[in-house]
Amino acid sequence: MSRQIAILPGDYIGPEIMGAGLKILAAAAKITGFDYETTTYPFGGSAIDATGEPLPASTLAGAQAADAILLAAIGGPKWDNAPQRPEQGLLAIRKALHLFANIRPTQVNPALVERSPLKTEIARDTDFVIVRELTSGIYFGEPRFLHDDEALDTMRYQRSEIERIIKAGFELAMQRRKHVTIVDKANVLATSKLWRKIANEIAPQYPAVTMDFEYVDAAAMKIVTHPTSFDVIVTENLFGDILSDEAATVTGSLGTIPSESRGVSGPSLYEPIHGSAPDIAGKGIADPLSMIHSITLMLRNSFQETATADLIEQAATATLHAGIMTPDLGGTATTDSMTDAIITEIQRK
Ligand SMILES: NC(=O)C1=CN([C@@H]2O[C@H](COP(=O)(O)OP(=O)(O)OC[C@H]3O[C@@H](n4cnc5c(N)ncnc54)[C@H](O)[C@@H]3O)[C@@H](O)[C@H]2O)C=CC1
Ligand SMILES: CC(C)CC(=O)C(=O)O
Ligand SMILES: [Mg+2]
Repeated sequence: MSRQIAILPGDYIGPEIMGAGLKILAAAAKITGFDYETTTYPFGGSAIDATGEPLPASTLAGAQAADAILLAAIGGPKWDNAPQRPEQGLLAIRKALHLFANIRPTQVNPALVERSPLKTEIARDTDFVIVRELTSGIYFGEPRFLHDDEALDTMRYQRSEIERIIKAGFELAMQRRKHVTIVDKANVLATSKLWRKIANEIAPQYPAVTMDFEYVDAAAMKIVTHPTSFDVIVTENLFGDILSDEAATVTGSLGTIPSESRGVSGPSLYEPIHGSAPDIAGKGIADPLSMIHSITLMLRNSFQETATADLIEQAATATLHAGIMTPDLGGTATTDSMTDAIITEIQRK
């Protein structure tokens, strides 16, 4: 049975890294026999150009009907003054598909340990996951106002939204080292106080899992000083957005980290955690690893397609070990030359 994958290439470097990722997937699938079909849809700024909307109804319908969704990245200065911004499309698809749990793994590839800003022994052992609440909080706040001299954003959380994301964090911890850190600002924010209350209610349902709390400012420091103290971090939308970009830097580059956004049912959406990188778009130097890892995360979690995921990951690691990497990691490879090198490794297996 052919797996249906909805492809949303997006803007700026989006189509560059999506193209690289799909070439690699095709090469690996040819060897393992993984059977899939892709359908490409306009999304973000390119969709605004084509249809006036960042999330056209046909794109949403196609994504909803797929077995999994692959997104590269959207947005950029071209649409800064557009009546609708590409980012509205991103928030809208997350909300429409109820993708409330955004899973962002932080691990240093064995071939990149020397390139991490962390001490080698800490880099080697760094392995944690940020579970970010994705469909509520301040990015979806109501009311909001913007007047000449005053602006207001609101952060609001309901019990049901907090319960399901904290449970998702505990479930993930059960498959890992069984430790959950709730990151909040409960010394100041009412929403954080509610998060703590609910976390304390849920924790006894998972007696094998230990839990602690960390204020977000201290957690930001610990991510770079003591990252090995974390296993699963569960946090709200804004904090998770910021902390995950910070966490990516300890792995060597923001251009390496994937994510999965999960709902209650229906397809998951897989995407790099970074944006459309307008500063390097068109130069052919975007790091394809974040997209490649988004694809392997999809293969593992949506399709249980371990053989294809392993083949791609082993080939990517071998390529990095050979010193072939893009400038964000200190190398001189282009997106294309790195992609070709990974495909050569895949075909060698
Ligand atoms: N999920 C999405 O589609 C997201 C979209 N955005 C949007 O992306 C646009 C640009 O945002 P920025 O703040 O510049 O953040 P960004 O994440 O696009 O870029 C930040 C820095 O990281 C570098 N970088 C990112 N990905 C890279 C890769 N694969 N290889 C090498 N270097 C890479 C960029 O060159 C830049 O220097 C904005 O419109 C923003 O709203 C931002 C985050 C997520
Ligand atoms: C529009 C933003 C919320 C996108 C972003 O920065 C992210 O999801 O990481
Ligand atoms: Mg972000």
